[in-house]
Amino acid sequence: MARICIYGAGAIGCYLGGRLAAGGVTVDFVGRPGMGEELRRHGLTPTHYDGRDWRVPPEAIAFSTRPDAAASAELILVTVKSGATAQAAAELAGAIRPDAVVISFQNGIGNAQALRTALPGRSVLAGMVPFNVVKRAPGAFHQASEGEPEVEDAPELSPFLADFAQAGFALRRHRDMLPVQWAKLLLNLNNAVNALSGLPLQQELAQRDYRRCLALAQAEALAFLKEAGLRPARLTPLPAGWIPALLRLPDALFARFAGKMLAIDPSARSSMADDLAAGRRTEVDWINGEVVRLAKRLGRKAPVNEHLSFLVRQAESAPRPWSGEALLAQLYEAQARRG
Ligand SMILES: NC(=O)C1=CN([C@@H]2O[C@H](COP(=O)(O)OP(=O)(O)OC[C@H]3O[C@@H](n4cnc5c(N)ncnc54)[C@H](OP(=O)(O)O)[C@@H]3O)[C@@H](O)[C@H]2O)C=CC1
Ligand SMILES: CC(C)(CO)C(=O)C(=O)O
Repeated sequence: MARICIYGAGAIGCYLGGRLAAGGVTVDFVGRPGMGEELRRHGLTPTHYDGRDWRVPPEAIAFSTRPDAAASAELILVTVKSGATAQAAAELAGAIRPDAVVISFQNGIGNAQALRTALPGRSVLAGMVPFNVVKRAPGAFHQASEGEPEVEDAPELSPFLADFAQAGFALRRHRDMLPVQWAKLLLNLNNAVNALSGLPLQQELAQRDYRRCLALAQAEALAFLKEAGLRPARLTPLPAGWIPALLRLPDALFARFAGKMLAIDPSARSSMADDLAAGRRTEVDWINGEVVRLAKRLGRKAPVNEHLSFLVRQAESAPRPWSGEALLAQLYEAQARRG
């Protein structure tokens, strides 16, 4: 079994690391003092919506707040938010083995590249977590929606496949992660809408006006992806290009044809909503901001994603819930101003 380090023990890190540790892998967690205290008192209890659960008692958890705890790891899973990648990369550069393999299990497009730049000579692979993790209680991290971790395929990954398999993960491997990352980013455009709504995902997505906001953001991004020759991978039963039309359906039809999108733990919120609730800086610049940058490279503007970014940044200092109707009106206005 390999020695794996979780760099950034939060929702995703504790869930992935908890399952790997329960599967018998030696896991070193690196995170903040508060999480260290929580795991020392409560241990880790990862659970899955299909009813499976795992347990890692406090005495079996190796937790540190110091980067040098990553020094012996053969594989490092980076699970910090995008705004913390540069700092984490600088810390890892001074700590890890020259032959260590690094996987970025983060949203957005550029995190793996940022790690590669800061870790020359190291093998850095892009990863993607398609499911939502809800913290239900101290040390209790729940996989609230479906999917398995996805990762860039490379020969350096081979020594670790058995560890993931033993933990019950059916890792999905891809030669090219860019289409997967863009497809995930299209889904993550809902993070801003969800965070601004102040509602759990299930309640937000059940309302047509919020879905229309998401449809506007996705349609804008899809047009630029097409122009740039980037074809998003298919992560959902329908191709990415069909989802805006599905989102615009009236509530009853949406529930009938897209029931799967609503089949999510009633308490689950997007990771951006978690950030707003905790008063942390969000990843909006790495999600909607990525669409704005793509548009700029094409000599165009992305008013919907630009305005969503503006509203989320505003909410970072002065949170307020937006109704679907009011948010939609804002996005139409932003489009009209730029039209
Ligand atoms: N939560 C979810 O359901 C999903 C999240 N994702 C993606 O996964 C990634 C991780 O998200 P999530 O788990 O929610 O994030 P969290 O904020 O829950 O966890 C990250 C943790 O890492 C800590 N951290 C940051 N920098 C360092 C550092 N240098 N050393 C040690 N600890 C550090 C953070 O502390 P602090 O806050 O104090 O900086 C925080 O406790 C993001 O890119 C997110 O978009 C993807 C799918 C679903
Ligand atoms: C799984 C999903 C799409 C849930 O909203 C997510 O990636 C996030 O919250 O950041």
